[in-house]
Amino acid sequence: MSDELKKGLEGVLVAESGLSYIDGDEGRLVYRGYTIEDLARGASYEEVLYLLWHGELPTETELDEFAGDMAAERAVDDDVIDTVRDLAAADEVPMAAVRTAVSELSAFDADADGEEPTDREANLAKGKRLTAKLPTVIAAFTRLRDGEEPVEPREDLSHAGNFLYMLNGEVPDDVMEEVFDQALVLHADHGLNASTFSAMVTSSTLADLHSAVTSAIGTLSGSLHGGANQNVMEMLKEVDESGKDPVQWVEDALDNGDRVAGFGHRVYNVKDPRAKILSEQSEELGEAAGDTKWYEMSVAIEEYMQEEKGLAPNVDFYSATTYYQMGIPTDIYTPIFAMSRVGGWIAHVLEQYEDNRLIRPRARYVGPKDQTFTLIDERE
Ligand SMILES: CC(=O)SCCNC(=O)CCNC(=O)[C@H](O)C(C)(C)COP(=O)(O)OP(=O)(O)OC[C@H]1O[C@@H](n2cnc3c(N)ncnc32)[C@H](O)[C@@H]1OP(=O)(O)O
Ligand SMILES: O=C([O-])CC(=O)C(=O)O
Repeated sequence: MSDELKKGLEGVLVAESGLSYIDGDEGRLVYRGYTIEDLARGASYEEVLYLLWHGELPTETELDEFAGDMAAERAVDDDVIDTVRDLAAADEVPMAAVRTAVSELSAFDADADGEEPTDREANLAKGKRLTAKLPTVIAAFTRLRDGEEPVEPREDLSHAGNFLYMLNGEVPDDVMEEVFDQALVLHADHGLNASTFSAMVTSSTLADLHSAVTSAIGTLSGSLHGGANQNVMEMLKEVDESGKDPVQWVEDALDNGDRVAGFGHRVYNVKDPRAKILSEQSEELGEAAGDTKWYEMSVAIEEYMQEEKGLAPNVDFYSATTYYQMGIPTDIYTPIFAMSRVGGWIAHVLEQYEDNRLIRPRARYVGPKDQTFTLIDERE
């Protein structure tokens, strides 16, 4: 047994996975052998899900069946919508509302009571339902807390297109649908990131898929992980409102000891390849709207952070302005991350069940070992 301490499990190998490969020095990301650039350009989110869960790209017939099955599962039981309604009325934060609703979804899942939590076929069925229903929950919550009724899902739209439709009540144009679909592809998987690892730890106890996904949602919500995309946009809005030069604003924040959301990464030492693609999207959306203010502000901050701190943007930095320019409310950026990453969580849980071993590391004990116990009425 090694006594070497690896805080934050940095660099520690704990599993073998065939899902995603990351080269942090080259800025390279690959899902099952395909580069993120090729997938973002050529594959839909549904295709990427199929790839992650089944190990190979689908044929057209396989994709039609897979995407059709998922689209048929978009509706959410009225009881869950009632919960979402109550959470919206109580002004619950979106990630907490999503976590609660996803946990409740298991009560209405035909396969959730199975005796065998590791059953691959049952988990694929549950996975499709969870992935199909998550956007419905997020869109319903967003509309309800804004005083509007939920919009029923449509089966004839893509996963990305249907979400934007349920959010806005209008079928999105092709550009918006494509940009959003690409964002879903980019966020779908990323090795043993904290939320994925959380899902793996939960499933390693032979807990069920809904429990694993619920754990992962909680883990994604933090500001060091998925929560950063919302913080990026809030920071940019603050910079804008301050009237200060963005570089000066960031310099002041760093002098204050603050972290700049959207920069740094545990694995990448260079610019995240997804940030490159999203920065192009952000720029193009700005140009199309005739206002590149957000993009320019982001570039100025990126250049400063790189030069002064040697820190490059991660996936959250440019997704923020991409979503903002699509008119998506800032506080649902992290739920949208969950809506994509759920595909990766499920894929890793399937892998974990295939070759399970309970995940249970150790801590070095640094407390006392020989205390003398006294009864409560004798304690001072
Ligand atoms: C989808 C995702 O989860 S991507 C990450 C999203 N999170 C964020 O964007 C939040 C901001 N970023 C961070 O806090 C970090 O970069 C993390 C948590 C992502 C990675 O952190 P770690 O691998 O643990 O690196 P660590 O925290 O040790 O940072 C190394 C050094 O860089 C500094 N640093 C890292 N990120 C930042 C940042 N965003 N702003 C300012 N300084 C930073 C740290 O202060 C530290 O400096 P020090 O050695 O002088 O103390
Ligand atoms: O991999 C990580 O540590 C963070 C993450 O989820 C991502 O970058 O997509």
